Amino acid sequence: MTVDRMTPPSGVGQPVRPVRATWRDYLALTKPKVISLLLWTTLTAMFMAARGWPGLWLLIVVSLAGYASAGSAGVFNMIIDRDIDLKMKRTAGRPTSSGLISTRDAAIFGSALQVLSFVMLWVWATPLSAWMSLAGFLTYVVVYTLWLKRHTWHNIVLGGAAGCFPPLVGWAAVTGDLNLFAWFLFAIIFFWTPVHFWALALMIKEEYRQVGVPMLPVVHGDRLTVAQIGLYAIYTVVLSLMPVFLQEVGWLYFLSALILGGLLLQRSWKLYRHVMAGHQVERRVAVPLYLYSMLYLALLFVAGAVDRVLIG
Ligand code: HEM
Ligand SMILES: CC(C)=CCC/C(C)=C/CC/C(C)=C/COP(=O)(O)OP(=O)(O)O
Repeated sequence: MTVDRMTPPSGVGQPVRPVRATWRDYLALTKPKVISLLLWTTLTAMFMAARGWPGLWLLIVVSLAGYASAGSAGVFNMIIDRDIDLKMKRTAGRPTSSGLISTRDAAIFGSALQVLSFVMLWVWATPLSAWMSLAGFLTYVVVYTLWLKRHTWHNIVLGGAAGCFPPLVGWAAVTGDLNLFAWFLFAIIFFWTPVHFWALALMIKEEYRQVGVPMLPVVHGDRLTVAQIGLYAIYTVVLSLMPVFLQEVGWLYFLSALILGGLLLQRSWKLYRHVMAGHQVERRVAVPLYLYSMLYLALLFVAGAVDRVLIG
């Protein structure tokens, strides 16, 4: 554990007190809030795959291993981005940027989590779930963070594939296999991610500009961003309805997807109109879409699970 950040002297003549990283700092490296939704899509996918109770032991194993894998991805993201994270207000306090946790210690922690996750899934779930989890980790760390994030505004669309793996992990943990419906879950998150992220990016674009990260609103401005958000919201809603026609889900899911999707389109449209009318992006129109995007995904996946467990 490192002791390389010092607290300010507590009084004249008193020694500087070294600050030790605690378990809370290590926890912060794993991006727990983001993981909560990633795990939600994993666990609900398990219910969808099982069309019933997937088993307590499997739920516990996949929750712990899923957290460890996504957490490990967050750790490596914070190691790689520690230079730019330090320059943005939102991320400056991250333990890898402030120096509270050294790169070496963070790398050991992140590697241990990833190995632990892979072994747990392989032994107690299924090998395919372990591979899917590793694929999500590599897409986030290598494709998104190392390769695309600092190079192209397509970073979110392509790199966003990382966040689509959790339902595949859950599905493969239950069935040992992946079917077309599981890939639909992947695709729904794939098209949802730009809506989620660009709504937020509109509000924090100046920070990204400062550090030279080419997010869409920085490179092409607010108008193209809201147009793209609208397009991706339409793709998401259309895709979310398709499993109904494949008869993978029934009326309960259909109604839910329709209502939830309608609200996603309505909020995207409101943001689109606001920006196209020549107004500056205001928090009061962008925040509701950003927050709703997360509720949308969480409820859509619950609807899928409830439909397949209780009705399907
Ligand atoms: C390339 C893909 C993605 C990018 C670039 C992205 C980016 C972000 C950023 C920058 C934040 C703000 C976090 C903060 O304030 O520290 C955020 C919040 C969040 N994201 Fe994403 N996200 C992506 C995909 C996902 C996915 C796939 C999920 C889950 C399925 C997700 C769930 C969340 C949640 C739950 C929050 C709220 C966290 C909080 O309140 O602190 N994100 N996202
Ligand atoms: C199955 C598996 C292991 C999946 C992992 C997927 C994963 C961790 C997705 C997280 C998406 C996310 C938080 C992106 C933000 O990165 P950013 O670097 O743009 O945001 P930041 O500026 O807050 O660091």
